[in-house]
Amino acid sequence: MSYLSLQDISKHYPGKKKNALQDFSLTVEKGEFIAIVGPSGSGKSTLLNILTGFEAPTTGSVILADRNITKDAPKDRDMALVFQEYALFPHMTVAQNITFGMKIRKTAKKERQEKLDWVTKELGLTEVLDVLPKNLSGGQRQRVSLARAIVRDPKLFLMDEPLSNLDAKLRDQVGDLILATHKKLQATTLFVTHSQEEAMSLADRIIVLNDGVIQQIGTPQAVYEKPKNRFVAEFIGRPAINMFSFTNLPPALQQQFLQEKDKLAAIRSEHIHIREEKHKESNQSQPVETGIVTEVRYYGGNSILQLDWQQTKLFVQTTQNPPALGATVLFTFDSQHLLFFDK
Ligand SMILES: Nc1ncnc2c1ncn2[C@@H]1O[C@H](COP(=O)(O)OP(=O)(O)OP(=O)(O)O)[C@@H](O)[C@H]1O
Repeated sequence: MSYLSLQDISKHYPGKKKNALQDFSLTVEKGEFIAIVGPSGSGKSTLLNILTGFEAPTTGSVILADRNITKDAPKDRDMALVFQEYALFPHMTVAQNITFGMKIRKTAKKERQEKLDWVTKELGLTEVLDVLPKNLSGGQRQRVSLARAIVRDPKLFLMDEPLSNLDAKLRDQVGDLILATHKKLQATTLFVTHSQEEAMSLADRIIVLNDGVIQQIGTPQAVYEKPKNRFVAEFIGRPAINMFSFTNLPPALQQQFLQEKDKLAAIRSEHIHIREEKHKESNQSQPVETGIVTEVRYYGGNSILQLDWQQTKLFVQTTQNPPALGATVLFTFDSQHLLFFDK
């Protein structure tokens, strides 16, 4: 039996037309790192609140480590939460913040000290043990809140956008730290985020939610390469996947994918290849198309071009020298990476 199991959870808030969650079912193995992504209002917080016990599901159940905890009070659930706001006690030092929960639970002094020593060493907090939260940087505060969660040794870690208050560099650092700690402790973690980049880079599996309904559950690679529907295809991946009318495709490709003719065609920017003039000969499987460069973003190792092509905008990734704005470029679609979605 799986470690965490959410069975057919639906949540209706009074006065609302639609359910905030609809038939949500998920099983998680011990030690898995699951990211939950979705736009604002998709039901991510509702899901966390049901897990922590701050909200009761309208229907369905939550099973954790073989126990049905659907009706248990939050304090009896043995879960640790790491928030976007660090929720540290302002009048307590770092050490006091980290050990406070253990004191309340009457953990022996020796064990408290050992855990404090270990976790602060692991998370690079030994220099700031006697410092108050207001004198810490954002990254340090988030590490303290992580340390506090870790010393609880909970059955489940729940993280609610823990990186979103940090600047880009710290986000990477704390993200790495979360991942390293997760691996070391084999902690089962549910991580809620707006950011599909965070989900892609951290999680074993991603759940894509929209309007309270699971759109897809899969590895980062699966949701990126084999999105189940248009929503997932458009939500995952930057730049956004190119999506256009089937009839825009070159005739040879329309012929090849004739059974998809009523759908939208889609392709990711890295599967469109810029061709040099001298290699422009078209052939049946690789028809050469023409586009006008309307935007160039240079990122060092690669560039993202925006092309005007048949009244459609196409994102194209290239590692070659970026062409000038307004230039006409030749390109081919890597047809084995074409995807098709219901409109
Ligand atoms: N306490 C509540 N009472 C009534 N409706 C609620 C309540 N909490 C959430 N909702 C509604 O449930 C739906 C899902 O909201 P939820 O906060 O779970 O989404 P979210 O994905 O966490 O959004 P965000 O990313 O903005 O935090 C929304 O339509 C929201 O308006």
